[in-house]
Amino acid sequence: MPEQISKKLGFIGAGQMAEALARGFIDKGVVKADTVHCTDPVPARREVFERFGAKSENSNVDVAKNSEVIFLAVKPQYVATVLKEIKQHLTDQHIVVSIAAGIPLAAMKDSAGDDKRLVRVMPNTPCLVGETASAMCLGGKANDADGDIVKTLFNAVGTIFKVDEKLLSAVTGLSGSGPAYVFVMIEALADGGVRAGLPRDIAQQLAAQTVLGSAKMVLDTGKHPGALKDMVTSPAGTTIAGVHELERCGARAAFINAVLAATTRADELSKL
Ligand SMILES: NC(=O)C1=CN([C@@H]2O[C@H](COP(=O)(O)OP(=O)(O)OC[C@H]3O[C@@H](n4cnc5c(N)ncnc54)[C@H](OP(=O)(O)O)[C@@H]3O)[C@@H](O)[C@H]2O)C=CC1
Ligand SMILES: O=C(O)[C@@H]1CCC=N1
Repeated sequence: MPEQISKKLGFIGAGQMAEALARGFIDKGVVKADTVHCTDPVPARREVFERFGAKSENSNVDVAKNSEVIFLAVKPQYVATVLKEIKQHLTDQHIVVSIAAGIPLAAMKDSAGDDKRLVRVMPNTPCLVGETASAMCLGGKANDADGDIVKTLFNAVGTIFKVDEKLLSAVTGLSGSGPAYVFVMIEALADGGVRAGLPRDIAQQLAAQTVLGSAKMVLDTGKHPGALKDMVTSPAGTTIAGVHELERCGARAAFINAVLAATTRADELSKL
């Protein structure tokens, strides 16, 4: 059973990532549903939160007034506006956690004032199933105890690393956006299975379970992925024929380029 935190959580923006976080925290028991508050201009999004027991508020200011840890879960270009809107209602008790890609702590400080406890986190959607890979950094007047609260929340739904802020765009390019690359890969593997004659549902389950099991082997054994690949690859066998085709198509370069493209885009978002 994870440690519980007694802080009220607020979500400004109740979109996809806010939902994954809120549901993940509640499902893991780290917070109670009725201590979670949200706002969103879209009624359907507020209703999603209400259905799992959270409270929706009429304004961003009301979320600030009713919560102690405030997640800014709006698109990056709205972070400054939202911070200016709630600034007067932020006390020295509030921890403001931005999950927006690309928006630096310095920009948050400009909008919220330099006396605020600010945190940046780059989460990813698998927090919904307790398997996030996230990273965080502290800014403004945030202290180690604030960092511990954020760590407690995220460790309940996976793993969180503390990094220098300058690495957060790279984290965004790898693990923030990464689930999408893996979903594309699972879909493509399943397509391959279907092309080879498997029924779609079996192909999809085999593909997903293969990714899950392989990831678990990397984490549990601590072995280099190349060594684990070699264990699958019999001389003149089937696997090396498949690996050869991946190399011929530039699959490695494609993954590296995907991470770099998303990292570059995260840096661009800071300049919008
Ligand atoms: N999705 C992901 O996997 C990840 C996302 N993030 C970050 O999370 C943030 C949200 O992303 P995501 O959940 O995908 O986006 P969504 O568009 O799903 O959610 C954002 C929500 O905020 C609402 N919103 C817009 N303006 C305001 C406002 N002024 N006050 C309150 N709510 C507002 C939006 O409404 P409307 O649609 O009307 O604009 C929308 O419902 C982004 O900054 C992104 O960089 C970080 C890591 C992973
Ligand atoms: O696509 C995006 O911009 C967000 C940030 C990381 C994942 N999703």
